Amino acid sequence: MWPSFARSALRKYTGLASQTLVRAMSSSSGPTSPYTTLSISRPAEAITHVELHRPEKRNAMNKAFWSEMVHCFNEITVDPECRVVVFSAAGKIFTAGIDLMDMAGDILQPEGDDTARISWNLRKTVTSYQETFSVIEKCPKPVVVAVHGACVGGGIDLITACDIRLCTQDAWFQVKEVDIGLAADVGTLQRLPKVIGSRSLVNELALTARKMYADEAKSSGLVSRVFANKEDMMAGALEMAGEIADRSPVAVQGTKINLIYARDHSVADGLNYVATWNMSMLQTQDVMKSVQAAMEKKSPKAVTFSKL
Ligand SMILES: CC/C=C\C=C\CC(=O)SCCNC(=O)CCNC(=O)[C@H](O)C(C)(C)COP(=O)(O)OP(=O)(O)OC[C@H]1O[C@@H](n2cnc3c(N)ncnc32)[C@H](O)[C@@H]1OP(=O)(O)O
Repeated sequence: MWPSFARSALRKYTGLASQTLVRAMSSSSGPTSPYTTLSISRPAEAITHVELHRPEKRNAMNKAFWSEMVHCFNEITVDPECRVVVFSAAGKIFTAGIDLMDMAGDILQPEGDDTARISWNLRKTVTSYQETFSVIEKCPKPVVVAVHGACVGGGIDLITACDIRLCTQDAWFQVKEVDIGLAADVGTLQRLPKVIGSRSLVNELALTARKMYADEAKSSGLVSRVFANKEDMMAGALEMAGEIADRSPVAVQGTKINLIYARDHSVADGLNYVATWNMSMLQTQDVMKSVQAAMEKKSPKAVTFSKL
């Protein structure tokens, strides 16, 4: 049975019977065409659910995955019906990271006639894999990621590109790359230090590949909430996504873009950027609508915002 807050959230956002949505949010039967590793659904208005879907291989990231993610998030970026994304995984765990069988050729036997060409091709491979997770950050719609079980290697690259991280009590996280002889190169070493306050802890995790469990993930700031089980977590993720989806998409998307800009620049540069941003965006009708609703003590849900 779903907790009462989840049932009320589900009713609130869709008006449908909660059981219908429970089914929509739980693991789907398989990947959604044209994808072979991702299942895409719309559990509630304005919310897109992206689910990793290779459970029999523990959602290991094969060649198809690396390109499907880029296609998927580019679609979401331009989809006016989507205001927020919930990202989760089917099966026993979140992900086992890179597919060690499928990817070995690209990495261990790169093509090229000489050292320069081999190196150049390898560089292109790494930068294209980087894009697989950078598209999450470039997408202006906030992404709430919900992790259960193991989140290994490439999984850390993925979740650190997301905006809000949730996990279950049984979740564990592992920056595994040193164990397979490489320096992580698709985002973890760049983003994890911006997520976790302690540089020492980041260094420890990345240099030793030790597992970090849910409680430490919460206390270190890697995740903002821990749930007893996956069902509760998905309900919590959907409720949070609904809160975001209720608000002005101009405000929400501008907030994501400016938070990421501020993370990567000085305070002065960030202030300059947001001033230029808002010299246009403050002119949106959404400000007047939102202020009026607030004055009338109505919830943002009561306001109809134009699509963006
Ligand atoms: C340019 C480079 C870009 C990115 C680089 C990223 C680096 C990394 O991601 S490093 C991390 C690599 N991953 C691993 O080392 C994890 C390996 N897997 C495991 O340790 C375990 O599978 C587990 C995650 C702890 C889960 O254990 P369990 O639930 O007991 O499942 P298994 O029985 O081990 O596996 C079931 C099934 O899945 C296959 N599989 C699991 N992990 C991978 C993987 N990483 N690659 C390919 N296949 C994987 C496993 O072989 C089993 O398949 P069967 O066909 O059933 O034998």
